[in-house]
Amino acid sequence: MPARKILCLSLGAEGKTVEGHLRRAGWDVACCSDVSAAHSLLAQRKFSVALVVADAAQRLDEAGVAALEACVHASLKTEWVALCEQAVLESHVFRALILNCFFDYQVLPLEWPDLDRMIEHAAQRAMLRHGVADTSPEADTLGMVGQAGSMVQLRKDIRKVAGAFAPVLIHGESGSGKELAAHAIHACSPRKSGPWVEVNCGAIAPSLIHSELFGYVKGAFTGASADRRGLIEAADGGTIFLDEIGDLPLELQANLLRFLQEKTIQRVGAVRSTAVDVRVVAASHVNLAEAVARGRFREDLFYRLNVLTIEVPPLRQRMDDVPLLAKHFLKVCAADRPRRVEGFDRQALAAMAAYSWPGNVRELYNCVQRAVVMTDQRYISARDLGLAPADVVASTDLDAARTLAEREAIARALTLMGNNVTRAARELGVSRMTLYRLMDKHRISAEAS
Ligand SMILES: Nc1ncnc2c1ncn2[C@@H]1O[C@H](COP(=O)(O)OP(=O)(O)OP(=O)(O)O)[C@@H](O)[C@H]1O
Repeated sequence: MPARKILCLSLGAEGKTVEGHLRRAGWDVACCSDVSAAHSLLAQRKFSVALVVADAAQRLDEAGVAALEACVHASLKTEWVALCEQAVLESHVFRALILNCFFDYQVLPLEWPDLDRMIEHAAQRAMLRHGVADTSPEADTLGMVGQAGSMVQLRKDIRKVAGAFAPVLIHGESGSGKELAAHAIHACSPRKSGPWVEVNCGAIAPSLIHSELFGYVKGAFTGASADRRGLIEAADGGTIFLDEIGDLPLELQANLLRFLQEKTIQRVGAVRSTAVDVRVVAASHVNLAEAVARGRFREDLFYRLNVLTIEVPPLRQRMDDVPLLAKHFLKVCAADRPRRVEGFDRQALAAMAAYSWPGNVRELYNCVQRAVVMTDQRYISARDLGLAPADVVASTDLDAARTLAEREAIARALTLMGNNVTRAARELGVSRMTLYRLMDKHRISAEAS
């Protein structure tokens, strides 16, 4: 979860890649590239885990190792782990430090699930030994910012499904937070210390996806020079997240169904099956029931997956959360900027409230990220956000503001629903007759909204 804090001391070039992975895996990562910076970070904040990434490019000399040892001894509540190249381990002082003071280490290159498992164990151990649990307010929100009723319900649903083994199917528009919800399910589940493996089914070439998911044995095809486990096996003991499952080729859907029914997989070219203990969480932004109707998705797989379902609401249906999310993203994006950005000006807040966010939370995040870079002011403006100031409600007259917001909402709903009045009315939560009346009032026609 984003709220769990890890310190990453990166000695060499590998650190950036590792840092990126840790962030994607939901860790709140504080990075530094020298021991004294690590020392001051440890003095300021509590970390359950500290990871030293050491490749041969930047070896610590004896004094450096001694400084690192002092750092380890000064951080009693932190479990230390290392990720290092074999060459680094040739230094006997470094080796001794790892043996005497570190909880675990891995040798580069490694597979992400191995790193995830090591860090997860270290975090668990920190909690057992020192009681360093995450006590930040975000721990309660499962790392999902939002106080709208639908978000409160979503978090309740996540906690309920987390304890079960059946697959979970997450629906929601692109950018609404499906992946975040999927990770929250894993992090709340009894499998949380097992691996978390993400697969975007739409991003892997159809020719590769079979061997990527199921692995292969040596000689299975040209280029298969050694046995290789697939992503499902890599998730053994944990959770696999199959994003955009609607993009999975039909022939592979049959293999996936077999895996769900029998809990075994067969590597490409293998004679025998291997038992695996993996929970499946899948997501789709396309309506899978419609895909079944169009013959694009297997009905039997759909029913197998559709046991526990979670709906992540689009951002336009929880507009009260927009300022909260914007503030949260501002904090994240502005953290390492030299210049202080205090917040959003009134027009920016009004522009965000009037916009319908077709790209959902991701779009809001991107807007704030852009604004933090572009702004020259202490307060972000609508223009910094890339939202047209002309759209902004400048009036302080509440009635005028309401009328303008109503007109905006109707026009956007019609645009989003391709000028289909019935669907736009459903989207707005009013009857078709009411929408016709409102369109009349605002002089909006379905053709030219
Ligand atoms: N409630 C939330 N609180 C904080 N951040 C959020 C929230 N919802 C989404 N985000 C952030 O918004 C971005 C998009 O979310 P995510 O990747 O989970 O969406 P998605 O529905 O899986 O998108 P896609 O369909 O494109 O895969 C991420 O950076 C995520 O961390």
